[in-house]
Amino acid sequence: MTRPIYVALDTPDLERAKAIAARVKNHVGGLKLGLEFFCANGHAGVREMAAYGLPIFLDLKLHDIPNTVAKAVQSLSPLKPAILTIHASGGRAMMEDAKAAAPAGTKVVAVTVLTSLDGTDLASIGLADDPHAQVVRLAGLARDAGIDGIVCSGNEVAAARKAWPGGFFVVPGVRPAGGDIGDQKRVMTPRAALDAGASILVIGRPITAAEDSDTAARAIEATL
Ligand SMILES: O=C(O)c1cc(=O)[nH]c(=O)n1[C@@H]1O[C@H](COP(=O)(O)O)[C@@H](O)[C@H]1O
Repeated sequence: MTRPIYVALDTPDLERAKAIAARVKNHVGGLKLGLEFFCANGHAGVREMAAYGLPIFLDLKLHDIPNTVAKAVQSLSPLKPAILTIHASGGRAMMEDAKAAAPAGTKVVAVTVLTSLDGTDLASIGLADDPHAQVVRLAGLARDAGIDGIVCSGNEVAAARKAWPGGFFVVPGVRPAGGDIGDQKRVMTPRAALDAGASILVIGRPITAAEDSDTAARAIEATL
């Protein structure tokens, strides 16, 4: 079976990212490289991580006018990431143009409501809907834009999948039972998130901040 865990290698330190990848590579389905890694290591760093032979999830959460996002996606195309993130709140035209610019084989997925936000945070930026309603709204927009899927928390994935049965659903904000939630606000256990309909799980600190990342990844895998 395809392993559902993508480990988030959130570090600017290429050697540290490589060390963790080497430890966990037999227990994860892919490597997620985000802004922290990419700003420090760029294309060359991504190529080094691709050498582990696992799919690369390039999580740059692009969010700008359609032309700028499409050109940025073109600039990333030589890396042929398996998955690339944009922000759904950039709007339908931005999502359409990002997909059109992406290489064949790259899944373009849109972040809906960050898992670090709750209803109070949405109200503070002028969004009256709660996270659940906002995720379902943006899932419909992403589906209509013709991209591949969305990023949402485990709390919304069942409703989003109902609205978009063929979508690809990325779920971060994943914590083993009793795990430290840190800056996340909408969290779920790995097992519950898969049961709710997640296609893949993004897990960072529960693995990367553990004393032994290999043991932590195995323990999480055993719950699935
Ligand atoms: O797009 C993402 O991956 C993402 C979206 C979101 O809403 N929340 C979220 O936490 N993420 C990413 O998922 C990872 C979560 O890391 P941990 O909280 O350490 O498990 C980080 O790399 C975040 O950038």
